[in-house]
Amino acid sequence: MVFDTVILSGTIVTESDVFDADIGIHNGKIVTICESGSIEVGDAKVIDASGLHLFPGLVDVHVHFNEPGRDLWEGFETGSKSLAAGGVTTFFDMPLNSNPPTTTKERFLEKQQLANEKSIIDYRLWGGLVPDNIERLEDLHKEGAIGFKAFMSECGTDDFQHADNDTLFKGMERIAELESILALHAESNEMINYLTDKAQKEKRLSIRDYCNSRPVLSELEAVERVVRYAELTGCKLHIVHVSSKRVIERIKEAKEQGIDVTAETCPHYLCLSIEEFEKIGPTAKCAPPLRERQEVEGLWNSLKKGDIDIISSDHSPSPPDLKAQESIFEVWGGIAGCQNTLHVLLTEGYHKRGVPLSKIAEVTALNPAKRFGLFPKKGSIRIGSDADLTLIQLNETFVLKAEDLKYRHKISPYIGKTFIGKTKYTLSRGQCVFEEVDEKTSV
Ligand SMILES: NC(=O)NC(NC(N)=O)C(=O)[O-]
Ligand SMILES: [Zn+2]
Ligand SMILES: [Zn+2]
Repeated sequence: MVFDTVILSGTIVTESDVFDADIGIHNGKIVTICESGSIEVGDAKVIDASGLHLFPGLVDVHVHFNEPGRDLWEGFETGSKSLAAGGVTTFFDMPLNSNPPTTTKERFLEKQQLANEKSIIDYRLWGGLVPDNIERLEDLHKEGAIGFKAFMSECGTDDFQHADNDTLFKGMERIAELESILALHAESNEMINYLTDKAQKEKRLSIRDYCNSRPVLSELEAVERVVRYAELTGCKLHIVHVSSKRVIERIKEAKEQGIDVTAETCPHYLCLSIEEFEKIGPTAKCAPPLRERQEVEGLWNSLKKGDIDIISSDHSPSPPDLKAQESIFEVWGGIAGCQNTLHVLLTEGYHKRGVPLSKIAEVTALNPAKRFGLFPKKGSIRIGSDADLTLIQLNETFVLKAEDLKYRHKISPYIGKTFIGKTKYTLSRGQCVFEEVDEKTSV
């Protein structure tokens, strides 16, 4: 067999197994997986993976790259390079924060063209569900939207309206007809608006006050409502950035009742608590907010039990000035973290809490690929799949420095954090999209 690239003597991580093997790649696909030392190298490019673990390229279903319109916040080029540096080979870009948002076919096509020109890895685009575009959903679906995204609460910009109950219900009916899926930012607008106003009027403006203004109960109430709508409409749901085990358990209950719903959480909810938020400051502001330490541990328990389907980054950066507002309530809500998803999971999950490597591959690659119809092309290391791979030195420690980040703005709550598990190479359809520069040899 002829190969373009061979990866020798690595340890392969799949959703079900960890084993040593050689891999042969041809035309961007994995064409051979065989016993280490048995592959015919021929003229192929060789990557020596001895001592390295090969994970399936991550599928990050939740990033905001903000192009067009707010490309000074991020952009497809810097965003996709950051992902490649973190082992992500496919991303789904959210319809909001780009301006205009992706709520019509024309805007979808415009964004697609930009992503095509600039992204160094594979991607798909979400369409938006907003109060005035139910008639547009079919066009977006036909153009290839991976699904639709709606906010149940205000999203922090004026150009993407949150979905009131009427929009949500009618939108879900339509999305069910299209056999697509709705991703939801599930927080109760009424609860958080009330609590936010009250805190601000009473001049309770600390980081903890901000967190208390968006309680777990507001997530629970929103999820409760929307799973009922799903029961009635038959719409498939994906609940994004769940911050608490209580919410995960409510979603699990809905699954047991036959509702087609999946739960996503993000590395920051598994790594940072309110105490860290207080130390780090506005960089760590997000919505729903970071929670108490016991909630962090609760999510790890949910993950170990198999109750969390997907881990994605919710990378939502902003320029520094929007993170430097006087009141925490005014600061941009969104964490820049997409370069470090796997690093967080390996450090906090595998090394500190004994989470199996296969579980990490499952929630970062297999499950997202399956949920959104990309499997078996994406999501797993197997013969016939795209050669989307990331090679990791599992025991190498590094401290994240601002200059390591490939984001437009070198801002992240993880700067200064010690990670165990370092990315050496990332391949997207067989092409090297990231290779670690050896600090000792570079000048
Ligand atoms: N406008 C945003 O990007 N918001 C995002 N912000 C967060 N999560 O703090 C989100 O996904 O909700
Ligand atoms: Zn959100
Ligand atoms: Zn988001």
